[in-house]
Amino acid sequence: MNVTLTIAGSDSGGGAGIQADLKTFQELGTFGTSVITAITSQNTQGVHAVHAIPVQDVESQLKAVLDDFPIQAAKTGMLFSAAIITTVSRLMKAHNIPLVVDPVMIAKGGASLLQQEAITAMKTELLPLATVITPNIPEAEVLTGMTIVDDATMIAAGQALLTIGVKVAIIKGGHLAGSHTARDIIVSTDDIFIVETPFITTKDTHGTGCTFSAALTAELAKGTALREAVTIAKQFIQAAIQHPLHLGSGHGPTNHAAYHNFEKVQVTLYDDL
Ligand SMILES: Nc1ncnc2c1ncn2[C@@H]1O[C@H](COP(=O)(O)OP(=O)(O)O)[C@@H](O)[C@H]1O
Ligand SMILES: Cc1ncc(COP(=O)(O)OP(=O)(O)O)c(N)n1
Repeated sequence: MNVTLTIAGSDSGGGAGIQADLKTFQELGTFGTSVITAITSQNTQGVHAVHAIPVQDVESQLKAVLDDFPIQAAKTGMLFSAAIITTVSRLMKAHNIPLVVDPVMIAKGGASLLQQEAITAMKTELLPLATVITPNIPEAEVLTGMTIVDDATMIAAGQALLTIGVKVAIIKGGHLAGSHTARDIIVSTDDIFIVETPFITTKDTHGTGCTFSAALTAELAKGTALREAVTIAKQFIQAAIQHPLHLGSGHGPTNHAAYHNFEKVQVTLYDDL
């Protein structure tokens, strides 16, 4: 059994955060472990409260898991503060575990999930340890200081992230205005490629970023090569959005069981760039 780890916040609504990650890890056949960084009181209508876990408790959870489990890949989600980022970075640095960083900053409803002063710690301490980073466009703009409007600027932002020490940058195009496709660009030192699916018009997209990065982490834990891992993660999230559960009155969760319960989704890959 391949073991995965998520270091993230709890979403009481179950669509994002730790809950989305563990469901995705399980669906993709890995054993999920977790370190909780914050508790959010959250439902499909938004984030009602955030309680950061004291940094010593984040540290003891992470030590407990790292000391006992053969973790094949880990991901980070909501890290909330500079102190939590510093602690997580210090402990992960001592282990050679493939790390997917989903640089969660703001929830769809607008609530802040990362303090402004934590961005420097993310860039200088955590990103140099990242095997893969998965920012959406607003997150990539904050991390690079660039304005992203098209493929060329998505690639330029990905390359800027490589200079910080990230090995692979996946710039997710789900937020690109006016787009009819959900087009994500993958940039590494020796490869650039695009994965694309039809953009689905729906309000049930709560936790898409968490679910996509967790699926990628599960595949990396199983030893799947990067292109195949990204393609499976894209199929997983597309199926989860395409077959909604219609829960709650706001932005509903995606369907984490859809990848296995419905026909495989077609992902278009472009690599002639
Ligand atoms: N409405 C949508 N239809 C299809 N794919 C989407 C949609 N929204 C997001 N995606 C895809 O879901 C994944 C997560 O992206 P995104 O929503 O940008 O993350 P985040 O939750 O971090 O903002 C990406 O592969 C993105 O292209
Ligand atoms: C606890 C927690 N972590 C992360 C998020 C953000 O999730 P994301 O996948 O970016 O989806 P949206 O919140 O933007 O729908 C969260 N909301 N809560």
